[in-house]
Amino acid sequence: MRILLTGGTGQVGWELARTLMPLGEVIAVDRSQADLSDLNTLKGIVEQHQPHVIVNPAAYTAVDKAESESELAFLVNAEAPRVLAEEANKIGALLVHYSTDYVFDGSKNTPYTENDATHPINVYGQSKLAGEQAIQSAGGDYLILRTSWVYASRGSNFLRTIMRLAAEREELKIVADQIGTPTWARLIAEVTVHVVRQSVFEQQSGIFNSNAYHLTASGETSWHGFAQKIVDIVREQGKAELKNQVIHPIPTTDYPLPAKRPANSRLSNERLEQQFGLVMPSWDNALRLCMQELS
Ligand SMILES: NC(=O)C1=CN([C@@H]2O[C@H](COP(=O)(O)OP(=O)(O)OC[C@H]3O[C@@H](n4cnc5c(N)ncnc54)[C@H](OP(=O)(O)O)[C@@H]3O)[C@@H](O)[C@H]2O)C=CC1
Ligand SMILES: Cc1cn([C@H]2C[C@H](O)[C@@H](COP(=O)(O)OP(=O)(O)O[C@H]3O[C@@H](C)C(=O)[C@@H](O)[C@H]3O)O2)c(=O)[nH]c1=O
Ligand SMILES: [Mg+2]
Repeated sequence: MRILLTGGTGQVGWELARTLMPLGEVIAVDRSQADLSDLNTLKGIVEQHQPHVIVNPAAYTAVDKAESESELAFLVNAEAPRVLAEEANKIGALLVHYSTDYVFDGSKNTPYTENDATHPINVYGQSKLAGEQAIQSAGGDYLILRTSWVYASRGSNFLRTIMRLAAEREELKIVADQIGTPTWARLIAEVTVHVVRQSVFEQQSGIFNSNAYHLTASGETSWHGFAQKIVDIVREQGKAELKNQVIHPIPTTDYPLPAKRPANSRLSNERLEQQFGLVMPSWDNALRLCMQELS
């Protein structure tokens, strides 16, 4: 099996480049070979490699910057996935694509299911939703995996931001009225291997159904709870000189940013767990394992 992988320098892509290896030949293309905003080159890459599976974790993920760069955000998050889906359809390849909790407005009081109505409240979320819709319209086989609050021991993410800020300051102020589930990039990559393996088998058996799935760790917290847990684990691991940091809970209104964020980002994993026979681990157990590999 030949697997074309985009975005291998990103959090999820970096993990995928490793976890996908036992499934077959992984052809990882980075920005220098396949700039997602260059749609013709992207098309040519798929034609050249004729993959059986395309895995696309590359995305425009700068949530605040997207508010002023909406054209580029839509090009990378919606037009590039459209091209990948059209090319996948032509050659019968399976497209695995990632999306986000930010396709929802956060007004629901319980975790979102895949059947809930979308209503993004920022440009990034709008561009990711447009990407989902383009893939669904292309007519080929796809899996859309919506995840949330992704972190890893490398890359740019909330875990590393908090580690840095906590080392610099005695007090941090973190929003406590946005809830969701932090999800380790490695968990996303490991789950992807299971779903690709089963889906390719189903494709070959003629019983595959394209679908969207929510894929996060289990449990929930706020950004404040996430930050507090990071500092607690650092202390537990006795690694740094983090002793007296105070993490203050604040309302979103006290932390103004260009892009709005949903108040409720929780996603139900039930469909994923049922379809693929998986059980998602709790977010804090995964966080503890990830933090063991931070130097
Ligand atoms: N991060 C998060 O909190 C969440 C992410 N997601 C989704 O999960 C997926 C993976 O996200 P994550 O791994 O965190 O993303 P990262 O921001 O860590 O990585 C993004 C990747 O996309 C690549 N990329 C961006 N623009 C282009 C471009 N124009 N051409 C080629 N490559 C490009 C980057 O390349 P380069 O290194 O060259 O910049 C990088 O490899 C995405 O679909 C994202 O929308 C969903 C929910 C939460
Ligand atoms: C650094 C910092 C952030 N915050 C708040 C701002 C924001 O509401 C929240 C998280 O900040 P971030 O900028 O990391 O969040 P953000 O970039 O919005 O994270 C999102 O990224 C995209 C790609 C997704 O798909 C989402 O699932 C989600 O992970 O924490 C504070 O309150 N205090 C602070 O000191
Ligand atoms: Mg961010």
